[in-house]
Amino acid sequence: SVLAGYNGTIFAYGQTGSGKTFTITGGAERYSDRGIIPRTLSYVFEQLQKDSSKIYTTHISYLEIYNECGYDLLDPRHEASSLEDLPRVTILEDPEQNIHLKNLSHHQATTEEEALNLLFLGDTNRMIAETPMNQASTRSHCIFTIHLSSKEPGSAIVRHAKLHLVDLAGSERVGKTGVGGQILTEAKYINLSLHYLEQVIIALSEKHRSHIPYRNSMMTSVLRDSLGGNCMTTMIATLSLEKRNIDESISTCRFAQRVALIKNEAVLNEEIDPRLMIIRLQKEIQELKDELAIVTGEQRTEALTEAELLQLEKLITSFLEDQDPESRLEVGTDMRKIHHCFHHLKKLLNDKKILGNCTVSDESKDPNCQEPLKEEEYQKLRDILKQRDNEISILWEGVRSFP
Ligand SMILES: Nc1ncnc2c1ncn2[C@@H]1O[C@H](COP(=O)(O)OP(=O)(O)OP(=O)(O)O)[C@@H](O)[C@H]1O
Repeated sequence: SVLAGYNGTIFAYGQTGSGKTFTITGGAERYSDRGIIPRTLSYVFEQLQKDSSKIYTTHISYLEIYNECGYDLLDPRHEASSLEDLPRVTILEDPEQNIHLKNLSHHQATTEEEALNLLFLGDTNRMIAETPMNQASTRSHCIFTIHLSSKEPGSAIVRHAKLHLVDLAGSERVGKTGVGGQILTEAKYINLSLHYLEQVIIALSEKHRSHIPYRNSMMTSVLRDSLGGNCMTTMIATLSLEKRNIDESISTCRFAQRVALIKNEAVLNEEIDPRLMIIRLQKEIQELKDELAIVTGEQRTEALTEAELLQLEKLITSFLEDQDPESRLEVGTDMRKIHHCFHHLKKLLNDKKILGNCTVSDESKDPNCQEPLKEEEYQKLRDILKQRDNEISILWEGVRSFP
C-alpha cells in the first residue's frame, strides 16, 4: 500500500526484553534474524526495480525520542558520544495542524544498500548515545521512516507516502515492579509517553470522543496520523513467555485489543507539483503550435504583426460598408485573428455609441434615437420636397385660373 501512495505504520509494543527491537530491527548475528526494517527495505527496492512505469524517489529519516526530546539518529558527523551530541529535533505544527519535524534530516537512498547503510548509521548513533543508566532501546522510542514519492513519467501528479517502522520503549508498569526512589521517578518519566500513548488509544477507541490528547507527548504528536488518521497501521504485540511476566503480557494484550478497535482512514496522498505542471503545459503548447504549423503551413508567433492587424482592420471596414446582406468577414481559422476582429468590432461599436445621436442634443436628432441621416438622404428628401412644391404651385396656378 505504501508503494501505491498510502501512509503506513508498523509499531512494536511490549515489555522490555520481549523482542521489540528483535522484531523491528532484528538480531545482529544471523542474516535470517534480520528484522522488519531490513526486510522492508529489501522488498521496497525489489518492487521499485520491477516497476518501470513510475519514477520513484526514496528518502530515509531516523528519529529517537528520549525523555520527550527528539534526536536525529542520521547525523552523518559520527561525532556523537552521547545523545545530547545529536541534533535536537523539535515539533512544528502548521495552521492545518500538520506536524513537521524541524532538524530531522532526510537522506536519499537510491539502492537497498544505501538504505541499509543509513539504518546501520542510525543504529550505531543509537548505541553510542546509550545512557549509562540503562540500555537506550529500553528507554527510548525509535521511528525509522521510509519516505516514498512516485510519479508517472510526464505526469504532474506526485504521490507521497511514509512508512514508519517504530520500536517503542519497554511498556512495563513501573508501579508493579517494586522499584523506588530515583529509579522509580525516572522510570515513571520514561513511561509517561507510553501512558499518553495509551490515553490516545483509549480516546480513539471510544466512540464520540471529540478530543484526542495527541499533544501530550512528542511520540503521540509524531505518530498522530499513524494512530488515528491518514494511515494504515499495524501493531505488533511482543509478549514474554515467562510466568512472572503474566501481568505485563495480559496488559499488552488489552492494549492490543483497544488498538484493534481503532479505524483509520487512509487516503491516497496525491498532489499536483506546480513546477511539473508548468513544464508539462509548456510542452503541450509547443506541441500544439507545431501541429498547427503543419496544418496551416505557417509558423505562429505569439502576437499578430502590425501588417496583419492593418489588413484585418481593412477587411472589417469593407465588410461593414458592404451593403450586401450576404457578405462575410473571412479571416480564416486563426483564433488570434478572430479575437482581434471581435475586439475591433467592439471598439467600433463603443466609438459609435459615444458619437451617436443618442448622446448628442442636436436639431437633427431622430425622435426614435436612430442613426443620423446621411447627406445624400437629406439631398433626396430636399429634392422630393422641391418636386412636391412645384406640383402644388402648378395645381394652385390651375385653381386660380379656374373661372
Ligand atoms: N524471536 C526471538 N528469537 C530469538 N531471540 C529473540 C527473539 N525475540 C527477542 N530475542 C532476544 O531477546 C532479547 C531481548 O529482545 P529485544 O531487545 O528485542 O527486546 P525489546 O522488547 O526490544 O526490549 P527493550 O524494551 O529493552 O528495547 C535480545 O537478546 C533478542 O536477541
